[in-house]
Amino acid sequence: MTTPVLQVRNLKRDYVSSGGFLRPAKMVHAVKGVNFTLEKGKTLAVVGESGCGKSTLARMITLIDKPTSGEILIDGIPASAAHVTRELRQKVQIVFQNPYGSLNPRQKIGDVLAEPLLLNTSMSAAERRDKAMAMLLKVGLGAEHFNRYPHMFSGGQRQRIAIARALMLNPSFLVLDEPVSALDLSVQAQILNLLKDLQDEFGLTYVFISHDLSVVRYIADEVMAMYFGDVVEHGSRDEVFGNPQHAYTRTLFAATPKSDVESIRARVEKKKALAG
Ligand SMILES: Nc1ncnc2c1ncn2[C@@H]1O[C@H](COP(=O)(O)OP(=O)(O)OP(=O)(O)O)[C@@H](O)[C@H]1O
Repeated sequence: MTTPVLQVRNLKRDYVSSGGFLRPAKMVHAVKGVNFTLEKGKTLAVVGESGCGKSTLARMITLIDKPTSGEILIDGIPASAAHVTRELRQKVQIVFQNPYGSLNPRQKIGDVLAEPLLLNTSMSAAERRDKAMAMLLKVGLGAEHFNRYPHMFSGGQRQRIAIARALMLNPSFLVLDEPVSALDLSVQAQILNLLKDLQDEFGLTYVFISHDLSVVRYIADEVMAMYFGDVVEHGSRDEVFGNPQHAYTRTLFAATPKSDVESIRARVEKKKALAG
């Protein structure tokens, strides 16, 4: 049996929120003991309302934030504070909703893509350039974009750049934190399509954080619903959408008309037909 890409065991994160005038500081249990295992090539969607702990979970599994307790294993390697090596960090990449903030406005896109190779590998300048160019083309941008600056791109193109940058060091998994929420609907479909194609080609594993259930239904293999820091439902997409068990999930899903799901599927199919 192959080792799962990601194993999360009883993961918890507490915050002490700062108090204010006549308001005492209080403890927030943002993530209350999450367990899951994710196999290579699969997409786990994490859904839930604002404040349920999705981003906190994302920050912990991308090793940005330390858990209060619990265990994370990446490719079977424990990622406890003492063991977070550079190699382990490279296995995990994150793509945010708005990548503009993380792109240096004075850096050309070719350099943005080559930088992780410069910092983490012994590749020559020519090898770095070739790999950056190949990735640029892989995410659907053109060679003419290589020497352009971030402000010269649309939101969808910037998200393609963020995805390309995240893939430069061949990560084990990508956390996609609301990656299409800020985009127009037709551009959303293109980016979802790209993510699926890249997953098929490279066997990528995704943790896809979203509050948009139509998107989740399109992209996910498994769905995990969070509610006030707890996992209240976890199963295959068809199980969870077809027969939600928890009252919260039933309410959440009832608020998403099926037409939304159908329309996103139709948009993706149309793009594919035009492209092919
Ligand atoms: N740095 C922090 N300090 C104190 N409390 C925090 C901190 N980060 C998150 N929280 C609290 O933890 C809880 C979970 O927040 P989190 O951002 O993970 O939720 P979320 O589901 O990602 O919400 P959103 O979709 O709005 O980002 C919230 O009550 C939030 O106020």
